[in-house]
Amino acid sequence: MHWNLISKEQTASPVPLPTIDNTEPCHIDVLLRTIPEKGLPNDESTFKASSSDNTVLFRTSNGPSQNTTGDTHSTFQFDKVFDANATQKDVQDFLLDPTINDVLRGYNNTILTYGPSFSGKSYSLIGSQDGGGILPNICKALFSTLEDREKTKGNNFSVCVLAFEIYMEKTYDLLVPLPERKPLKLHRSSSTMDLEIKDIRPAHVNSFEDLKSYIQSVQNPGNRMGYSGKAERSRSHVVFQLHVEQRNRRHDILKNSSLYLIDLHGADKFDKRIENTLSQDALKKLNQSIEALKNTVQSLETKSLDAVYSAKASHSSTYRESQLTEVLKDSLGGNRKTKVILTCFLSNVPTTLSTLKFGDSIRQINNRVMDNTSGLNLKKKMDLFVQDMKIKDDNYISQINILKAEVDILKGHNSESDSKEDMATKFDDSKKENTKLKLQLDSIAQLLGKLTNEEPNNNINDEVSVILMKRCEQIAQLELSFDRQVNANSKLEKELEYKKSKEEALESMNVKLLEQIQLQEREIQELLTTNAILKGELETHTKLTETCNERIKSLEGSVKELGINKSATPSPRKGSVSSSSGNTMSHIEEGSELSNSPWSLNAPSKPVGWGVRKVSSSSIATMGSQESFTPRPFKKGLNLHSIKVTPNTPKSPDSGN
Ligand SMILES: Nc1ncnc2c1ncn2[C@@H]1O[C@H](COP(=O)(O)OP(=O)(O)OP(=O)(O)O)[C@@H](O)[C@H]1O
Repeated sequence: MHWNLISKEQTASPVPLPTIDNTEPCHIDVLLRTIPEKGLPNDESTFKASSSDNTVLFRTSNGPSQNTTGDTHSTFQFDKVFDANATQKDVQDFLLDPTINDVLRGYNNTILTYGPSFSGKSYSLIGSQDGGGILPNICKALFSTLEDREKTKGNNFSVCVLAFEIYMEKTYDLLVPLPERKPLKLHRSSSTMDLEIKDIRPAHVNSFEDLKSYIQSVQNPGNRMGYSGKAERSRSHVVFQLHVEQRNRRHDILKNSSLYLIDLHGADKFDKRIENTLSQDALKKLNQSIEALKNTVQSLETKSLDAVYSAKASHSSTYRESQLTEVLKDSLGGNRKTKVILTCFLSNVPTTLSTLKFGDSIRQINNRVMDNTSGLNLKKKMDLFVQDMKIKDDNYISQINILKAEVDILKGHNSESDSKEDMATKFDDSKKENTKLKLQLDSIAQLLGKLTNEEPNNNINDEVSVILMKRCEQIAQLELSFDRQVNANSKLEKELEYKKSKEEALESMNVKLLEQIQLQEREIQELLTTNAILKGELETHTKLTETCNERIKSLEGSVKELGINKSATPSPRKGSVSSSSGNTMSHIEEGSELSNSPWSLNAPSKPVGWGVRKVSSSSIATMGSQESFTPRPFKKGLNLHSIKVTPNTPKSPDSGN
């Protein structure tokens, strides 16, 4: 049996609707939870976690940036930071409600833990059989809300659970008893790209009580492959999935969403010194999944989102490195709202730093999410489609308005660039002044030369040198301002060129957007026309059905009437009534072939006329006996005129009146 991890729409539509991209970007939320460390004072010398501004300050002598004291530091920003004093309740208060609301609105959600071994991943997510982690509490709250909505909003729901673990690059069904567990095959459907796990056994649950035993089988570490003892680190990744389907008949709405809770094993490497019972090959396989996860996150962080999430093309080799990354594909860059809980003990600098860096990278990834809502029937589907198109249209229009405003601003800038001409005139003026001054300087120099030749030590010489000095200063200043103006001019020219190219790009984008809008408007128009045609056809069919029903009723009435008349008739004379039939109704039913009548719901295209309905001669004889029992000429077929007409007897369509 195959199980699709992403639930699909159940009702197939005969008319395929055009596809539109309804996805919206949504970044991965990262939460940090530090573990309380017994006996270790939190001196905050290396890491300082602040739950007020959700940051972790990292101080070291080899850090990437330096402050004035020579100390180096860097800051990691997360969506939420819980310090070591935070309780399970604090973490769950933050996570549970938004996640449940998202699931109920039709969004797929994932909660994932990441951190070194023994840092509290399972404690936070799965909890233990004695106390609650996120898993049991979120399931409980989800069921209570679903039951509440069933009562208040009439939402029918069905929930399905499956749980599996990934151990040494193999996937095992956690809901199958340990001795019977066999590796399962993962593959992606070639058409939808949904992940499928061959032979996994999902279980349908109606209440939280039903779910409890499955939760316990996940919470029990002894129920896992590679479990080596209570004090040992986990060796497998656990994936717990709830698939929720909600149907609202009142509004003809179907919502399919899922919640994945994924508890990874430690992010630190398994090595021979500690895991001395395992072979090198086994250690390699154990380490493969976390390595692959780190690589995937790194490559997704650097790639642009659109390149990553483009339908089939998105199934890049990045995800194929390990079974874990295959399973996480939709949670990293796909249609899931993902929250990552980082856990670490701040006293261990290398593991904490690597965890923080992982958190920083994964936080850069943008998923593309959509609410998985569809209509229960074609009309509702079309309505939802038109609604979506309208929203998209509005978005395009506001985008166009923004672009238009930007173009106007740029145009304003262009008119400002008129000052460029002013600058050019100024530039020419200063050039002219410059030449004038140069001429003056030359004449002064000539005069000075003359004077020097005539009277070398004359006082005039000093005065002239002063004037000359002043002129020189003026020239230098002018040259300086000239250079400045030239620079400013070239800057302005470059700016103008850049703005012009931007304007052109904006204009072409504008044209494209307008084309898209026109196309969508045409599509909406076509859909509305189809809708109207369908409605018209539906009405015609409804009228036809009503007419048929009326005809059938009246026929039944007349048939009954005939029956009553027959029973009221004195016992027929021997020989005049067929001994084989004796029942008028059965003759008419046999002969008249109501199912082929023009009023039948399954009426053939060529209606059968009244005159061709067959009835046995014996029944006619019976009818005759109800009247005056005057012998009538035998006619082949049922002559309803020969039947005593009662108010309920239908009139033949070709009888005219
Ligand atoms: N915040 C906490 N408060 C109290 N105890 C904690 C906390 N976090 C973890 N622990 C305890 O620390 C121990 C290790 O926690 P846990 O098993 O959850 O670690 P883990 O990260 O899941 O380890 P592994 O990688 O091996 O699966 C457990 O005994 C758990 O009860």
